[in-house]
Amino acid sequence: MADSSSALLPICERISHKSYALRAVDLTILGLLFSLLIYRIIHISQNDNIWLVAFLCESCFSFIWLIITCIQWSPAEDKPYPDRLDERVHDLPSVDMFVPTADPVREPPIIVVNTVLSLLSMNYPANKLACYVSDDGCSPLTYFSLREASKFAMIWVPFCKKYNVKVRAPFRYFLNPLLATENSEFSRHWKMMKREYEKLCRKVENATGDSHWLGADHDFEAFSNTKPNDHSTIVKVVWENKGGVGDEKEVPHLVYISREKRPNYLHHYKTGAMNFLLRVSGLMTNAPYMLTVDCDMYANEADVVRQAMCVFLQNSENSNHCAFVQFPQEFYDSYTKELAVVQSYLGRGVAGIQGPIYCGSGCFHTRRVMYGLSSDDLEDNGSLSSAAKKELLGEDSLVRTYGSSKELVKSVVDALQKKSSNPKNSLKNFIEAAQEVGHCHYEYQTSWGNFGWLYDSVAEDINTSIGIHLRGWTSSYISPDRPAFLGSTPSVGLEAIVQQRRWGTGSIEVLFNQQSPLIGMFRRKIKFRQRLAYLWVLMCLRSIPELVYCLLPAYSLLHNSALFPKGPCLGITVTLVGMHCLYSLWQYMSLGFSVQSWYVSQSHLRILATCSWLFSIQDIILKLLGISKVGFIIAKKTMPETMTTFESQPSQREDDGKKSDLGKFEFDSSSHFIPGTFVMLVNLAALARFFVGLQWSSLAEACGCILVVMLFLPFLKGLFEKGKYGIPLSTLSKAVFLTVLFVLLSVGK
Ligand SMILES: O=c1ccn([C@@H]2O[C@H](COP(=O)(O)OP(=O)(O)O[C@H]3O[C@H](CO)[C@@H](O)[C@H](O)[C@H]3O)[C@@H](O)[C@H]2O)c(=O)[nH]1
Ligand SMILES: [Mn+2]
Repeated sequence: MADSSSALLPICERISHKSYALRAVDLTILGLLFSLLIYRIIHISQNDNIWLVAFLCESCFSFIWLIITCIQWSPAEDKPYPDRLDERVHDLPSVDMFVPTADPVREPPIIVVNTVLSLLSMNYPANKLACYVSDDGCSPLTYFSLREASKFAMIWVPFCKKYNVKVRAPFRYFLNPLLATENSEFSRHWKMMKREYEKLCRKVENATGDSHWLGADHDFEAFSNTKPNDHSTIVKVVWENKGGVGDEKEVPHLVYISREKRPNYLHHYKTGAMNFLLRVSGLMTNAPYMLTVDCDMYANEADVVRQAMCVFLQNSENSNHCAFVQFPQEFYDSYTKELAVVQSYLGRGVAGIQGPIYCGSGCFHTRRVMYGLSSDDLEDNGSLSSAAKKELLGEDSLVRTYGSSKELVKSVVDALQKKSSNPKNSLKNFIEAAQEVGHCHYEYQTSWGNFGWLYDSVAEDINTSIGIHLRGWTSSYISPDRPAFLGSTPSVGLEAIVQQRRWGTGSIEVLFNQQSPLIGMFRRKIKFRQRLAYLWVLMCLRSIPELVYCLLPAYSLLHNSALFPKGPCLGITVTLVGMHCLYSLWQYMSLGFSVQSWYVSQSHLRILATCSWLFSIQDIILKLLGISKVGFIIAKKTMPETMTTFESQPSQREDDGKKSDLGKFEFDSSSHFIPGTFVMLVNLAALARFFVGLQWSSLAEACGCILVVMLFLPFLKGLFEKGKYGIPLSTLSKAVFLTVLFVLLSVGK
């Protein structure tokens, strides 16, 4: 009885988070913004330039809020039921898992090893999984670590499966002590595993910095005389799952690849690596679905592949056009929480339109879509339409599009036609073909980069995502209570600023290339609101109005002119600020974050706007002028020695950041910190003048200055701190110079 009814239950459901109350709040804020603009227009003749500048800035803010309101209008997400999967689907599809890494120093191999182990031990038939690691660092140490990891996997994977371990990244698993109550067989086993894991760590550590073992082992020959930016393709099958019996058959394939690099060739950073992964995996296993994770993003949930398959398999029944399934990006070492809030509100909002934006990691893609298919290339039953067959499968067109490798072309045809092309051929037989598709000229005169992962932006994720939605596909957002993937991210200070600068630059690049959401209004199959959602990437352009707006209250105090409305109409500004604060505070608290983390995030967002995204604009201008190119600076990854439990309880999420010392702001002498220091000093100068003159009519503007000082508090602290926590003298002197100039200009008029 239970069986027959559960057979009818869906394996995945769409959940709507529509809320009329939130819509009302969004609209009220929008209304207040428009009233302010109207007030400014009516009174423009009585006021001077500052009025006009404020009007322009507030127009930008209103436009951004309009976009936010559109995005948040009908939030939704998908809820999978992986427990029902086995009853409904007897032959689960294969999944290829991609892990790109690029630098053994900034991305310590033991972190990569943990990510790989968490993937190899996934709760999914081992013969249906294959893990490919792409190494842009061409590091023998990374290869060595993977080889050792594959040996450890022979005991780790069966252990995880036997005891149904939830977190399968050993570093994370062993942070929790063994409970005294646990049965003796398990605890014997546990202790043995811990010892073996520590041995693995020691081996990797000992190999770091000591290259003796290199010469001794024949297996490392390929790495001799190589440089990260100058070497031939290396493809190594670290472990091949040949079925068989016992524990060995429990460990999926593991393949190490490093594409050819030559100094004067454009290699497209991570995007190039992803396309190489796409080709090699196509040759070797050609799974219809692919998981991509950054090298530091371990799977925190053993069922994650099954969760994603619920969406794909459910959707294929309804002939729905889901191209990818994105899980939220969550971090074990993040001090600031804005990303979590953005994903929960804006992320779910976009998910309710055409589907979430691909964010580079924690995402399952469909191979056919990555090969460039459009949603209307398919018949209702999922097979290629005859027009598409004619267009895509002609021999000439195949070679022009996918390149000259015959094996690859054959695998692409199989993938497009949904044929499983996995003959019982050993992976090793494909090494030569894999090397061929790794040549740095392989993509020359092909369409790689116009499909697959798209080139011409360092934010390859947003870029690729737009490409997919433009071709009419939808996507799906799953955010289980227990974070599916957890990674490392720089939180505050220089590392975070540099990372955000790259994101900002990449997002603007997206607007300037072929896939731009701004062009082709009626030609493309993207929904209008989805297009608007992509305009949210303009967020980094808001750095200019934000910077200006942070200076306006100070200017008005120094220059003795009004910035805010007078009389009862000041109520518009006060209500607007108050309502926006309470609304965002509520968003943080509803996710279990504290008032303090709300405040830190608000401050961090303003600092990012002025110290990071401002430089993104500079990068773009230099790129457009042909003066410099945009590069990909890899974020530094850390693996904490001790961590508090990261469970699904929101209140426990909070502990994670607080216990560490990550919140302290670090400075250096780069120009990133000049704007922030300048804003701080200007506002302090204006407040000093206010308190000396004490003109009560400017009280609102003085409050504005105090608000800015509170938001830039790390800079105020930085004035008094020493060492890396203090603002360096060179930065300070430049900012002082600018401040003096600003004060003279404001007072002088
Ligand atoms: O030349 C490169 C540079 C980077 N990577 C890899 O790309 C991943 C992401 O790099 P990271 O430095 O961690 O960047 P983040 O800013 O943390 O990454 C976010 O932003 C990127 C776009 O800027 C996305 O690609 C990522 O998926 C997303 O998590 C890592 O696994 C790197 O090893 C390469 O493979 N080759
Ligand atoms: Mn990262």
